[in-house]
Amino acid sequence: MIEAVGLTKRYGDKTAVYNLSFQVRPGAVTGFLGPNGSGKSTTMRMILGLDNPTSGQVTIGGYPYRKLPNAPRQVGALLDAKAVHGGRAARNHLLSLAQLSGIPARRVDEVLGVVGLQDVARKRSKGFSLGMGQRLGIAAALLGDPQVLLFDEPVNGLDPEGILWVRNLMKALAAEGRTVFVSSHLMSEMALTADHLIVIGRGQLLADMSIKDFISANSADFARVRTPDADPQLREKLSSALAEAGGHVMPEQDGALRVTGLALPRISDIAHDTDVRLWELSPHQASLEEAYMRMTQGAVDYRSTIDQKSGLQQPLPPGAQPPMPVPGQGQPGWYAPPPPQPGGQPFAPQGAPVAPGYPGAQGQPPAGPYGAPAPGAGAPNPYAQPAPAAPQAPQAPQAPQAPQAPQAPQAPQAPQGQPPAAQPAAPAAAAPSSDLTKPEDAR
Ligand SMILES: Nc1ncnc2c1ncn2[C@@H]1O[C@H](COP(=O)(O)OP(=O)(O)OP(=O)(O)O)[C@@H](O)[C@H]1O
Repeated sequence: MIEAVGLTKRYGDKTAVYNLSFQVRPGAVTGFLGPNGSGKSTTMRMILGLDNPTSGQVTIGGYPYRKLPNAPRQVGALLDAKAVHGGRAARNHLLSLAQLSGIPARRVDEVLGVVGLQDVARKRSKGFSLGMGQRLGIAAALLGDPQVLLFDEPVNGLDPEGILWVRNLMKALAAEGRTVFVSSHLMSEMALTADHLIVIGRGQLLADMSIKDFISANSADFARVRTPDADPQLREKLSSALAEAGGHVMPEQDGALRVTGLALPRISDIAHDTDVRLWELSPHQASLEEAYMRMTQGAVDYRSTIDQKSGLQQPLPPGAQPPMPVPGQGQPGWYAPPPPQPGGQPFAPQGAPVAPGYPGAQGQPPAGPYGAPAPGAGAPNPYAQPAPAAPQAPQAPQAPQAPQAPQAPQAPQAPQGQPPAAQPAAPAAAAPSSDLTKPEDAR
């Protein structure tokens, strides 16, 4: 198990991680999520003893990494797949890591096979594609058959087959009782891979819960309602009636309506009473991506100037059509509706009644910035720092904001004693379902 207690890291006056406490348990894949610059890599580096915490501590199996007996055989990590000697053949790179940790050479060939690089094992890694480099990094992490594995963006650059392979690998490792901690920005992938989530924003813990609970806590279930395509007036009529009945109505890209605040039978009755035929009435749960976007809106540091969705969605003028999906990016920005208020109904209406036909999030009270108060709330917050250089899009009035507080006095920076490598000196390794080799001298 990995356990962080009050983990804080400052680089000069920059606080990268603040008062982070969490546990990563064996037997599950734990996803580590957060916007760019939120402190994920810094946290992983501290777990692996590559950075010293300014305060607090993080242990693996009760020991700080550097005091862990035979650490490379207990912990394997992929932090930066590019941190290899490009002039070395893939096999030689792994062999050198194996020799440092007393891992047998045959294990190198095993892991090369596990990651599918056996045919290029004798090629220099500087000629590797992004995905091949990633596979080599995963091989290095698996080398020592460790019980604890950390992967920072493991699917970066992998093709769909590679992504599926990584997903199955993570699950298999966890099913063997290992501790698997994995960061990724690919929400759809995380939703399929992880059992549990730890979410941070601006270095602070935002959530530590199962994926299911995370989605429920940060979004509401909704009904999808579709009226006959050829008659937009029916859609407008139904929208008005639903809004009058207390529903919250948002148009979807394809002309359907997304409705919260009303149970499905009630929607059906209203449609019947208003003489509107329905082509679809179906229950839906928000995706992990939608719930994540809602939760982290206030903790995003870097945002495009052309991102119109700094809040949940800019309301469109009456009659205007929502933007078309962007090829290759799917439908832009349909962030989840907010979760029901405590004690409310599953489809509890949020905020003021909605204008007929359109909507939006406009006028809704902000759900708590992150659904739940961050640990240490009330303590001085070191994040009252100048805004990043990246220009900000105009914020929607209701966009949740990260909790801010006056800047805490900065402690003097702790002396650093960091090893230069981006990966632990001798990453350990493991095969997913194997009966792994016992230590012997590498040849
Ligand atoms: N060595 C360092 N010196 C100064 N600042 C640093 C250093 N390492 C990280 N930071 C800062 O700490 C913050 C957290 O960075 P970190 O790389 O941990 O974020 P991240 O969540 O991994 O981001 P991403 O998703 O973009 O990889 C950032 O503001 C970053 O600029």
